[in-house]
Parts: sequence; C-alpha cells; structure tokens
Amino acid sequence: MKVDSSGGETRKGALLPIDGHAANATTGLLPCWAKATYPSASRATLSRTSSQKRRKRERSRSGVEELLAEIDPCHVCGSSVSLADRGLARRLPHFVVTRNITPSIPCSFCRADDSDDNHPCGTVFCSDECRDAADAALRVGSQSSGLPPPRLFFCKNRFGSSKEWSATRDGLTSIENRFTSAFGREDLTRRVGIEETALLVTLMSSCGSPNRVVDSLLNATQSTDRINVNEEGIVEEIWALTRSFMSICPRHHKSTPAKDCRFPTLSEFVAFYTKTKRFDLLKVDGPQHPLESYVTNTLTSTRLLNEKDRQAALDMLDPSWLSLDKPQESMSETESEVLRWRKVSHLAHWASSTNAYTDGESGRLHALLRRPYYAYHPIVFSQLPHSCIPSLAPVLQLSVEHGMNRPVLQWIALHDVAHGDFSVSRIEVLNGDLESRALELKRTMGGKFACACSRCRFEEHFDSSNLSSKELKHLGDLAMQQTRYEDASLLYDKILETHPRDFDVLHSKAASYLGRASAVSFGRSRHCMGHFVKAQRLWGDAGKLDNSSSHKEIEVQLKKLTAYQMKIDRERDESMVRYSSYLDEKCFVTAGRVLSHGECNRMIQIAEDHAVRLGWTTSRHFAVPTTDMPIHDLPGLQAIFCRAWENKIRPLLRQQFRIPSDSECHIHDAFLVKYGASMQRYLPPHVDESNLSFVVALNDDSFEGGGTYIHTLGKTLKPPVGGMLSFCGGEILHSGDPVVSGIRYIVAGFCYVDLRAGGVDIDSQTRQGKPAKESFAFGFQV
Ligand SMILES: O=C(O)CCC(=O)C(=O)O
Ligand SMILES: [Fe+2]
Repeated sequence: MKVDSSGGETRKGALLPIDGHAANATTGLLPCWAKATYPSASRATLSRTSSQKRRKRERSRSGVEELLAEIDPCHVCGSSVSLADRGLARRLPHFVVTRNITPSIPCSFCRADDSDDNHPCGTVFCSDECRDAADAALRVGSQSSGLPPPRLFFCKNRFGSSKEWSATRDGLTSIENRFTSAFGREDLTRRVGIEETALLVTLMSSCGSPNRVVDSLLNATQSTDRINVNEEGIVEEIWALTRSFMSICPRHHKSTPAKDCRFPTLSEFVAFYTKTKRFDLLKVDGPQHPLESYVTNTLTSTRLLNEKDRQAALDMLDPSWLSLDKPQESMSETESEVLRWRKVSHLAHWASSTNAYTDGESGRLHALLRRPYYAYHPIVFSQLPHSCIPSLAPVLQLSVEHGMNRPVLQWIALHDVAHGDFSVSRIEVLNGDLESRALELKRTMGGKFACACSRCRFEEHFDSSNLSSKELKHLGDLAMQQTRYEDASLLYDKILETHPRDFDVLHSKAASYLGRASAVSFGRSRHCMGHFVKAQRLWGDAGKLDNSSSHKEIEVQLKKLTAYQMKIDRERDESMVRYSSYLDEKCFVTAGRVLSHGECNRMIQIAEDHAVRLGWTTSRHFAVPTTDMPIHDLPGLQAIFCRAWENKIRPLLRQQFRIPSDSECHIHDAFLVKYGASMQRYLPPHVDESNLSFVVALNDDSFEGGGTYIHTLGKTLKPPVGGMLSFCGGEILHSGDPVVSGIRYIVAGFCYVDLRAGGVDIDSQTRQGKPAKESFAFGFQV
C-alpha cells in the first residue's frame, strides 16, 4: 500500500523526511506501530521495483549518519542530555514507569541505583516535554493501532506444586495489576513486528481468511528484487521507529532533505537495531513458530475452519516447494488426499527443522520461517527487568475468546513467580556462556550493564553457597530445559542436602535421570546405563515419605510404577510372532498379532465407554499431544494390556532388539490413542522420549489414511489389527499419518531398556543433548 506516491516515489512512513513528519501533526506524532502511518499487513507484502531500489541506494549517506549521531542522546528529540542533571536524566516517560515515580526509584530499564552517576542503560529523556511527547505518541499509537489489545495469560508451569502455583498466580496477577493500574486496560497495546511475514500471515489466516496465506507468503518470498525480505523489513521497522521518536519532539529542528534519506547499510542497521532495541523491540524466539501453530491448530480443526475454507487452504498449501512425493496420475483420490494432508502435517516440522533447505522457493520460505519472530510491547517489556534465568517468556498463541480463536500475546511462567519477582530475557541466546551473554547484554542494554541474576553470579565462581534453594531450583530447571541433565542433577542434589523432603526437587531430580535415560543412544549402548532404574527408585522412595500423595506428578509416576511393574515369566522369553525388519533392525512390523481381534475391540469399547463420561485427554504430552487415554488409569485396559505385555510384547521386543540377558525392558508409559478425520487427524513429526516405542493397531478397516510414517524410510507402516510396529523411539523420526476418513485406534507404548542391577557409574557415561523441542512424553521444554 502506498502512503503517498508524489514524485513517483513510494513514500512509506520510514522514508518520510523528518520535515514531512513535522508538517503533518497527526501522522508525525504517530510512532511506527500506529496503523495509520504504517499499515502492517501491506508493508509485509510490499514489493519494490528495482528502479526504486536503485534510487534508494543512490541516496546520500548524510541522513543516516546524522540520525546515528543523534540517536544516542535523548531518545525523543536527539538533543544531548547532561547526565549531571540527574533529576531529568532519571526521569522516564510515563509509559515505562508507574505514575508516582520519583528520582530516587531505580530506573525501570536498567535498575540502576540512583547514586550511580552514569546511567548505564542510556535510556534518558532530557525534559518533561520529551517524556510527555513520547507518552502522547504512545497513546495516539495505541488508539489507532487497530490491533487487538494484549492479554496477559498465564500457564501453570511444569515444575511447581499446586501450592506454589497459587503463589505463582498471585505473582503474575501482581504484574498484571501493575500494568493495568499504570495505563488502564484500554491503553494496552500490542504490536507485532511487521517484518515477519509469516506471523502476519498467521494472524490474518487465523482471523478467518486462509486464502490470504499463500498470497502473502508468495508476495513475501517471490519478488526477485528483494534480497531478504526479513532484514529489509527490520530495517524499515527500525528506521520508522527511530524517525518517529525523533520527529515527535517539537524541539527537534534539524531538517533532513528528502534526497538524503536512504535505507541504512547492514552495519548501520545493526547499530540502529541494538540501540532501538534498548527501547522496546524484543526478539522472541517463540517455542513454536506461528505458522507451525497455524498449521497444527487451525488447519486441522473442524471447529475453526469449515470444510470449504479448509479445502481452499489445503489447495493453497500444496505448493511445489514442498519437496515431498508428488501426486501421481495413478493415485486414487484417497491416496492423493492422504498425500496432501501429509504435506500439511509435515510442513511445520519442515519449516522449523534445522535440515538445510537452501535452494529456490523452498529455501527462501524455509529461511523465512526459521527466523525468530519479533514482537514488542513497549509498555510491558520496558517494565520487565532482564534475567538470564527468566521467569516469564512471551509467546504468541491462539486463544478462544467469545467463541473466536484469536492470536494473543501470552506469558508462560517458566518458573514459579513470587510477588514482585518477574523478569524476561532481553537477549535472545541464553545458551551462551557467561562472557558471551555479558557481551550481548552490554550491546543491548548499554555499555555498563552487568547482569546480577543468580545464574551469572553462580557461573562467575561456580559456587552455590551464596544461592538460595529457590535460585538453585531455577538454575536446575533451566539446565533441564536446555537438556543439561547432569548439571540439573547436581543442582537438585545441592538443594536436597538441606531439604531432603522437598517433593518438587525430588521429582525434578528423578525427571533428570529419565532425561539422561532418553539421551542415551540405544542403538549404540543397548541399555540406558541405570538412569531409568534410578529415576524409578527415586520416585519410589519419594512415595514412601509422608504426604507424598499431595504431589501430583509423583503420584502419577507411582501409579505407572505399580501398573507396569509385572512379574516376568522367563519361560516366555521366546516369541513366535513373525515380523519384517527395516532400517538396520531399528524398526520392525509384525505379520502376526500381539493382541487378538477380541482384545482389540474390547479395549476400544472400554476407552469409548469411559470417554462418554470423562472424555479423552489431550494434554498429557508436553510437546506432541495426542487424543488419548492412559492405560494405567483404567483397570480394564490395564488387565488386557499387561497380559499382552507379559506374553507377547516384551518377549518380542527382547528378540527384535537383541536385548542382552543382563538388561530388562521396562514400560514407562502406555496409552490408547484415537485419531479421526473430524478430530485430531495426525501426529506431527517427532522422536519419542524413550529407548524403544511400539504401536499396536486396534483397528484397520474403518478408516482411510493413518499409519506410522517413518521419515528415513519415506514410508507409512501399518501393522494388521492386533499387529505391532516397534522402533528405536528416541532415534527414529516418525509421525502419525493423517486419517482422511473414519476413526483410527492404536495403543502406543514407551519403553526403557536398563541394566537389571541398574548399577553402573551413571555419572561418567551420559551423552548429553537431544534437543528438547523434539522430545516427547515427559519433556521439559524451554
Ligand atoms: O500414530 C502413530 O502411528 C504414531 C504414534 C506416536 O508416534 C506416538 O504416540 O508417539
Ligand atoms: Fe511417537
């Protein structure tokens, strides 16, 4: 969309000369997040002709240099600020502090103490006038942005007990209250970074117009004169941000002739970026790319899209850049529909996978989708102090409101958050060491910024003596999220030295052993080096302590322990079931059965009867949820399953995977899963958190599609009714292939193979680091 086309030049907000802004009082006052100045959707999809581009390159440098020189002092008007004038220097705009701030309160940005002469964060305003102007601009912007206001939504974190959750909720409510009382609900505004086309596409499409999805993607990726749609977008964004701040101050008199305006170079961009980022701009490494959630939630949900819209979306999401199998003439209608759905179900994984897709359209789209997206909320982020173990993470998710699915900015509580204790991370990469984090923080927050979070304090001397149990727990949980299981175990041990009956810590420590068990490469070591047994032992011991039943997670683990701990009859170690083998004996499909037809039908019946009263569960699995029913929750299911396990499944697994006699195969989890064309159709690509996994088919003639797609094979495997697929769950990428009609039922089981004695030196033999994102079943995720 053209803002103004006089002189043949597309004058978008970012390119207006400062004079131009000043002349137009209304748009001049608008910061870039105001819709009137900067229509987000159109900017994301704007393409530029090469002559326009050339003209931009020809523009002189002076405008940019001038701007760079000016940006450092006052963030509003550009005039230099005397830091000696501390009263003024400390004064922050209304939108970053609560109303009654006095100069003696530390800076909301950098938390600097008032006694410090140099204001490290560099966020200073030279006068009340500037502060008010910024404040006014924000208000104008928020009124006209046209974007839905943000909601603060809090998820229960995975670590806290119910008791702590209520403390966390109070803590989070206090944050919300603080924002609300400072600005009033209607003033809250959210702005999503324009440059990330996919995000906007998601927003648009989840608001009910799926046919704009591909238009936007193609516009963004196809126009050949755009070198990199993302970077250019960011540059524009920052350019606009900078200029609007510069132009809103009436005291700014320096004019820059239009001919001096041009886009910054990359290094200038970086300079702009790091400086403006100190304001508000925050790069969000979303745990899930918006397009991923669009594909997995919206497209497959019959509640959100009617058949016609979904068909239209499917047609459009069947582009040639998905280098999966191509439909062939000889394919039946069902086969091509399965193929189409498979493409959709793999899209998210494909888009966010680290495998290189560097060529052509697929490469460009892949690059686009893999980039973290940007979201900023000037008010909210400005108020949150930085921490390298953040307790909150902002994510954009769909949320049902008044029957509509809307994208909302949500806060995920990563740890328990007490009243007054909250922080986000202001740097993107938290995996770096102390030094690299410090460097990045200085660039982002100002040259003198030094992080004093407990992680930094700990890593400075690797000494835990000056840390509280709570801080140690945070550090342990962070290590879990980053799959540094050994570090997590050590940190939890430190706490248990003084608090041996802390159920949360006991549970987390057991989970760290389980993480280590899954991180082992079963293909290489044939057992998980005692980690699984240790985890079970720890849960068992915790269960013997008074009050352990008050801890929900421990209770669930004990229930599974009891349900699946069977007496093993050695006589039955030989299996008579025939099977075929794939992938170097890492994957098998039986021709015979491990469950009879009658048993399969009975299991389906029990599950459906139970579901009539209590429904199916859909949230038991953290990363890749299925619509399922835990076997250990229903005695009827458990009885049939355990009989099959003892007599058929266990002996078969031992034989298939050549499990040595000094090791045992343990069930950790098992559930009955339901897929359907009008409900959850498929499971996206993932690896399990297990050494071995198996899938038993409970029916096969009442659905089309379905089966387990094994990615390295490029094939869908479908055992007969009562037959079983088994594979190295932690190593083989697989997905539940989409069901295109009818209902599919399976039993899925997750096993660990461990030494019978469980007694090896576990601390010296663990392999670290399967990415948490792909983990399944009980994963801890950042
Ligand atoms: O649906 C399938 O066949 C695969 C199920 C699966 O992978 C799982 O539940 O982890
Ligand atoms: Fe799986």
